[in-house]
Amino acid sequence: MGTLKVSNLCKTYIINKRQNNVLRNVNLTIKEGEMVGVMGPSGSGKTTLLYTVSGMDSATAGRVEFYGKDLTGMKANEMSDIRLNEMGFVFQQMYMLKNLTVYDNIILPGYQTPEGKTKEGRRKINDRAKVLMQTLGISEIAENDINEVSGGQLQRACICRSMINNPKIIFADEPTGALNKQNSIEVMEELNRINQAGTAVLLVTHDMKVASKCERVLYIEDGDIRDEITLGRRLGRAEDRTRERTLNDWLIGLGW
Ligand SMILES: Nc1ncnc2c1ncn2[C@@H]1O[C@H](COP(=O)(O)OP(=O)(O)OP(=O)(O)O)[C@@H](O)[C@H]1O
Repeated sequence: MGTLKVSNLCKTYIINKRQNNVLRNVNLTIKEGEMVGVMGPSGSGKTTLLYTVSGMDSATAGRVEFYGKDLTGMKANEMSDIRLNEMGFVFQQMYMLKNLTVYDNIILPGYQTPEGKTKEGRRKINDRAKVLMQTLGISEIAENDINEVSGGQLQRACICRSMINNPKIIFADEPTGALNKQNSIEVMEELNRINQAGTAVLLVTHDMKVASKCERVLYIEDGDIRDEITLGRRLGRAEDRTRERTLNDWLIGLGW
C-alpha cells in the first residue's frame, strides 16, 4: 500500500462562468517513505496538486487515498485530524503566528492533538521540539519573536513545526523559494535527513538542484503528469553532480 494513492484526480476552478480545468485526471502513488519532487511550467497546476492531495482543498472529481482512507469523501473534522496528526506542511502561505515565539509556534500543533491534552504528553512534545530545533540549528532563536529571525531560520522553524507530530508525510511548496543558496542547501539537507528517517516528502519546486535531491521527479504540464524520472535515493553529496546532470538532460528533453 502506498502512503498516498491518487486516482483520476480533477480540479476545476470556475471564475466568471469560465471553467479552468487545472488538474486533469492525475494518477500517482507515493510509496511509504518516498521523496518525490514536482516540477513543471508556471501555472501547470503544481501547487493545486499539492493542496488537493493533502486535503487542504477539495477535489472536483477523482480519489485520494491516504493509507487506504479516502480523503475526498471525508468529513471536514476527520480530515483536519488527519492533517494535524499524520501530515506536515511547509507552505509559504502558512505564516507562523506573529504574537508567539518561534518555540511556541513549533509546539502549537502538538498541543492541539490528544497527546497535548495531558501533562505527560506536553512534556514529550516539548522534548521533541527541543530536539528538532537543535537538529535544525535554531535552538538559539527559540524565544525570538517570529519577525526577529532570518528567512532561512524561519523556514527551518516551519520544518520543525511540520515535524512536531511525527507525520507520515510532509508536503512542501517551494521550501527553498525564499532562501539564498547556502540556506537552500541546508534546508534540503534537513528534508533529506527527515526523509531518510522514514517520513515521505512531496515537494514542489522550480529549482533543478532542489528537485535533484528527490528520489523521483514528476513533470506536470497542463494539469497532468507528462513524465517522471527515478533518480533513486540520494546517499550523499558525492553524487549530486551526476543527479543534477541526469535531471537537467531529462528536463531539456521535455522542453523545460
Ligand atoms: N484558488 C484559485 N482560484 C482560481 N484559480 C486558481 C486558484 N488557484 C490556482 N488557480 C489557477 O490554477 C492554475 C494553476 O495554478 P497553480 O498555482 O497550481 O500552478 P503552479 O504550477 O503551482 O504555478 P507556479 O509555478 O507559477 O507557482 C492557474 O491558472 C491559476 O490561476
